Amino acid sequence: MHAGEISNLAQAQSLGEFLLDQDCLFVSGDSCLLGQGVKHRFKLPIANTDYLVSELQTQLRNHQGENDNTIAFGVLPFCKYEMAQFIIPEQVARWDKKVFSQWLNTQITEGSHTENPLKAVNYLQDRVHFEHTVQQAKELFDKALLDKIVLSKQVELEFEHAINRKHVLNQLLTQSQSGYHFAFPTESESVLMGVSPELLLRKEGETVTSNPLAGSIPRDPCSKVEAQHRAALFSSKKDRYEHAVVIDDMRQLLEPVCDNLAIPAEPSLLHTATMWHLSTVISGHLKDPSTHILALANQLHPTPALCGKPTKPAYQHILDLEGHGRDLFSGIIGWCDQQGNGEWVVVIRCGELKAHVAKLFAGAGIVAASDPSSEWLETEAKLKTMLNALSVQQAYTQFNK
Ligand SMILES: C=C(O[C@H]1C=CC=C(C(=O)O)[C@@H]1O)C(=O)O
Repeated sequence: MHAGEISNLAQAQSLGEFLLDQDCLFVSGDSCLLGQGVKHRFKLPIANTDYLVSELQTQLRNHQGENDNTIAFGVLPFCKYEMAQFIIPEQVARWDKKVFSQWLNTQITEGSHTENPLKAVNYLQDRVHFEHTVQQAKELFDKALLDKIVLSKQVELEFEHAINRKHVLNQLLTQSQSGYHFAFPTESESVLMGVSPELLLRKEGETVTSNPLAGSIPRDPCSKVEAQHRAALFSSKKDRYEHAVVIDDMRQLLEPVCDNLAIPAEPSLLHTATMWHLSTVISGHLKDPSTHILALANQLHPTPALCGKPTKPAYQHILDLEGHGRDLFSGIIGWCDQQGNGEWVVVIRCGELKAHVAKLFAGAGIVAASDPSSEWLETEAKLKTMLNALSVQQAYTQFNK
């Protein structure tokens, strides 16, 4: 399926450098898919899934390489009326993740990541705004108009000097051992970069796998407190409900297209470098193995882990309450090949990095039992993935004092 397997540094070094303004990266488990160079960049509407899939297939056919190993990397926005961005790279290879990290490391020259002070922090939705929207959402639950809604904030960090984006990616790979790291050069000359913990869908031949997360608590450096956090999350009725809403929605969509859909009766716990989540691994055998991954992923997206339940009214209330478009944040990012296989994760724990500005995103699932202040703190904890990678966690806290 892929042009090559890069398993040692000598092989890697013959491939030049990782160029963030044109290369695409998607990491999964111990390996990563790296697309180098842009053979073709295009956009597609996502409102009609059949159209999306058939146009994507046409583009892949039209830009096919020598083998049948052509793949497209892409990112679908949160909003169904906006356009997805795709890149078919000049060259694609599957890399050993460790080798990729070593290769990236060799490209970060000593002294190139000296201090880069934070000049300004600008909230698109500040604490007062966010907590007020949670309160407003609670009134919608009271009127039985919604079961769940995901409310988010965006924050822009302005830096004194240009951000060393390669260094930030390197930090993400070092600081977060698990999760799906990604980097995608957007059409607006920014790089969308992060490490998502949440697999929306993987398709390998006849098998599909998903790992929805919902229900969260921050990690703690003290092992005693950490154990209390885990136990509290696992037994929290509020978080269990938040999680169940997502699982029910996914079951409804996947059951008709799968034989033997396996969904554990209760969630397990999954951790990232900064958070604990309730997690459920779902797997199924496709009734029609030729089903394209995006035919399913675009129907699942946005799940109630990013939007709410029922989906349409939740979506409408998000637009009204947040007051800013999410663009690519809380969309989905991944890749697919000509056979319709691929892997797509949700666009969270990430940032859009421009020369001097990093725009970050964090959201939280809100249900009737939510407390506005705790939900705000949850979004602050979720920002840490990127704040740590940008080395500004402390400076950011100072700004908020
Ligand atoms: C919206 C985010 O997280 C989602 C994914 C996992 C857990 C979530 C939660 O517990 O609220 C959110 O649904 C985010 O990280 O910005």
